[in-house]
Amino acid sequence: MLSVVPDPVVVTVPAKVNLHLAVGDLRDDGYHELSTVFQALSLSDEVSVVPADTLTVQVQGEGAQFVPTDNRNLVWRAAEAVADRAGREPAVKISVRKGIPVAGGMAGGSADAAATLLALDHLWGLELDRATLHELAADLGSDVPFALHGGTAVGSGRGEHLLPVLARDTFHWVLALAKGGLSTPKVFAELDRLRAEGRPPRAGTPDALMQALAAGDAATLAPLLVNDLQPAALSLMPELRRTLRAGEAAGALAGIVSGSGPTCAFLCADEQSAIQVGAELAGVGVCRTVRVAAGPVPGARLADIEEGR
Ligand SMILES: C[C@](O)(CO)[C@H](O)COP(=O)(O)OP(=O)(O)OC[C@H]1O[C@@H](n2ccc(N)nc2=O)[C@H](O)[C@@H]1O
Ligand SMILES: Nc1ncnc2c1ncn2[C@@H]1O[C@H](COP(=O)(O)OP(=O)(O)OP(=O)(O)O)[C@@H](O)[C@H]1O
Repeated sequence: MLSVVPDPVVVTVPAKVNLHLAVGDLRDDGYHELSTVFQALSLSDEVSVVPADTLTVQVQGEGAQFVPTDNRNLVWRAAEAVADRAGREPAVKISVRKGIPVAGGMAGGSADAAATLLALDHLWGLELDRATLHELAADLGSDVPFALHGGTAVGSGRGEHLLPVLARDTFHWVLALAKGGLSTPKVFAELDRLRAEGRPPRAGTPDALMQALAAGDAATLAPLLVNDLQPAALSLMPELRRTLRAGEAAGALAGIVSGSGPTCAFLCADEQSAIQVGAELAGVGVCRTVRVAAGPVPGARLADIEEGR
């Protein structure tokens, strides 16, 4: 008898950068109140799911050796959450191809969790509505709802309440990937420590930044990029100061630590400039590797298998 191997469901999902990240005080639940503007970038992971006897996870690509393949992986927890909602066993093999740097402040694990929600919804024909997917996403992590959403959005609460933002045209970025990673909770804790000493300033409101986004004006946007976590990331990884200086010296309009870091994101005037800045930055040895990316791009979406492979 012929056994038919089903086609995998494949979802691609973008990385994010926080254009504005204002961190409020520590809440009783251990999270900080945030006011942030996310943008999804053209650096992506791919998650494939296929029916199997039991739940397994495999990871390949950029930094795969640092990613757990058991229930510490967010995709494992995402699969359990969808299966639980559907009243079935999470009997699937999940394959993750990483393009987003691991522990890089670009929400790679969150992206994979969002992709898994969408892939299993499709594989199992659940047709969960957006609100249900969003609720499952928020339970998995603060950045997971945005990975589903994509584009450019304002996030509040611990980052999970989203409102879309109008962004005209495409912005061009260079990403400097660092040699190591930074743990998100450690960076938040370092900010609390620095604040207890009374040092770092706090970001204001993102009103002017949203106007620059709506106008599609990179030169106006550049000086408005702000990240309250940057002093904490720099305190834990002082060498990032050199990376930031090198990107600006190479011709970027502005550089910022992405989220909890250590990836540094440089906004450039146009695509040509991004390619030049990327090439120059790669040559000066201040980071592990360099990527050129554009944003905004859509959130997690089913790959077009006919055309894509
Ligand atoms: C830094 C950002 O990437 C900015 O978008 C996010 O705030 C981090 O989101 P994430 O990685 O999805 O974080 P979660 O998995 O929800 O939380 C991990 C840990 O980060 C800290 N955390 C996270 C989000 C938040 N608003 N306040 C926090 O203090 C907490 O210690 C929490 O236990
Ligand atoms: N699917 C996954 N991909 C990457 N890391 C994962 C995944 N699942 C769990 N992890 C663990 O989570 C840690 C943080 O990884 P991740 O790449 O999500 O960091 P990040 O991009 O800094 O996150 P964020 O920007 O959301 O704070 C890793 O060190 C890894 O051990």
